[in-house]
Amino acid sequence: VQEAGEYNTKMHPMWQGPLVVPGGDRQSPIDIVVRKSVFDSELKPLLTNYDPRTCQQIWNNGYSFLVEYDDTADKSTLEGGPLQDKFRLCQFHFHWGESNAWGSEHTLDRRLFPAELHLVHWNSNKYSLFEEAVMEENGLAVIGVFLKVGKRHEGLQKLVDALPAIRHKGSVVEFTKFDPACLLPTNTDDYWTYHGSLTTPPLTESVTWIVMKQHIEVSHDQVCEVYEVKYFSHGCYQGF
Ligand SMILES: CC(C)NC[C@H](O)COc1ccc(S(N)(=O)=O)cc1
Ligand SMILES: [Zn+2]
Repeated sequence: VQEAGEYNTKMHPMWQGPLVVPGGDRQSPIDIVVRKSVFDSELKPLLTNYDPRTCQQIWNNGYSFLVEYDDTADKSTLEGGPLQDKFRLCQFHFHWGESNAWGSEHTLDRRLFPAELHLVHWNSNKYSLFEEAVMEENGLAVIGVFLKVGKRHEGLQKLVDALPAIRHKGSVVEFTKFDPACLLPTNTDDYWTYHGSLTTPPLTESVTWIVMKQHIEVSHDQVCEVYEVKYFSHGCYQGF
C-alpha cells in the first residue's frame, strides 16, 4: 500500500530506526483481502465500556493528534471479541492523508480510505502500564475504524472544535467529557481481527487488531479542519 506523505512510515526520510523489525512477520498495517477472510464462530461481540470522565487532553505529537484517557484504573475498558482479557483505553488518534484520496493505514481489497481511527487499549489483566504492555505479546488491542467523507459527524465536532488550539507540534490542550463510543460504527459485531504490530515506532508485534467492517462518515468541512493542523512546530518546516 503506497503510504507516500505519511510522516511516520518507512517510506519517509524522517523515519528513524530500523526499516524492518528483526523477525517482523506480523507487521501492520495489512491489506485485508475480504474474500480470504474466514468466519470464526468462536468470536464474541465486542464489549466497550467507556467512561467520558476519563478523557483528559488532546495533543499534537507531530505525526497525528491524540486524545488521551486516564488509564490508571479499569474505567474505560474493552473486552470480548477475540480478547480473553480486559483491556484499558489509553488513547485514540487518527491517520489522515493530505487529500481525501488516501490516509488510512489498513486497506480493504487494496482500497484506501481518507482516514482511519485507532482506539488504543492495553491488557490490564497482565500488565500495569501501557509502556510495559506495548513490548509484550498480547499486550495491546487496537480498534480500527475507517472514515469516509459524507455526512457531518455530530460527535466528532467537539474534537474538531478543539483542533485550532493544537495547531502546532507539541501543543496540548485540556479535553474532557468525550465519549469515544460515539466514534464507533452502529454495527460493531462485524469486524476482522488479526495479530499484528504497532504501525509506527516502536513497531512492536504486540497488537490484537480489530478492524471494523462498517465505516463512519465525517463531513468535508470537518476533514478540512483536520488538514489545518500542522505537524511541524511553530510554522517552520523541519526535517528533510
Ligand atoms: C515507546 C513508548 C514510550 N511510546 C510509544 C508510543 O506511544 C507509540 O504508541 C503507539 C500506539 C499506537 C500505535 S497504532 N498506530 O499502531 O495504533 C502506534 C504507536
Ligand atoms: Zn494508529
